[in-house]
Amino acid sequence: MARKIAIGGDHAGYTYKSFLIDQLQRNGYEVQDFGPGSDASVDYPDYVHPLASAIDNGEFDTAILVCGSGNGVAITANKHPKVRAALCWVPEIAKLAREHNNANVLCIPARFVSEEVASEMVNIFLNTNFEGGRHATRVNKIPC
Ligand SMILES: O=C(CO)[C@H](O)[C@H](O)[C@H](O)COP(=O)(O)O
Repeated sequence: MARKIAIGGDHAGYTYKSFLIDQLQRNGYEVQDFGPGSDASVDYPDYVHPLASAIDNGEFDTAILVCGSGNGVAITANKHPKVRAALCWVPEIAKLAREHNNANVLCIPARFVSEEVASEMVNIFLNTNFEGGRHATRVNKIPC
């Protein structure tokens, strides 16, 4: 069965979201696009909350969010209890977000990274396991 993944963002991330959907589907993922459907200006919370709620209710275990700086989607997504959204701008940070933080949402700053870096970060994020151990102790203390 194909691995499911959710993707969303805002107008500033629309172009990157589009090519990342193609990349994910070519790699055998079943992708649900939470929008937006164009690069017309929108408010990112309107698209992030439905995606993050789908993680909260167990519909998805992994997601990608793309906006201009990555901050808006990350701040919004992390309001949800089951979300651990990581803002990543270089591949090593995407790797550590999985290894050390067990991040389940990759937030990409489309206006600050190349398409190549975004593509590499997605591949690394989806193919890196959480290390557990001391990191699990810390991650388990995150919920307030
Ligand atoms: O929340 C953000 C800034 O940290 C996102 O990057 C948005 O994409 C950005 O604010 C959109 O800016 P715009 O001038 O309305 O295109």
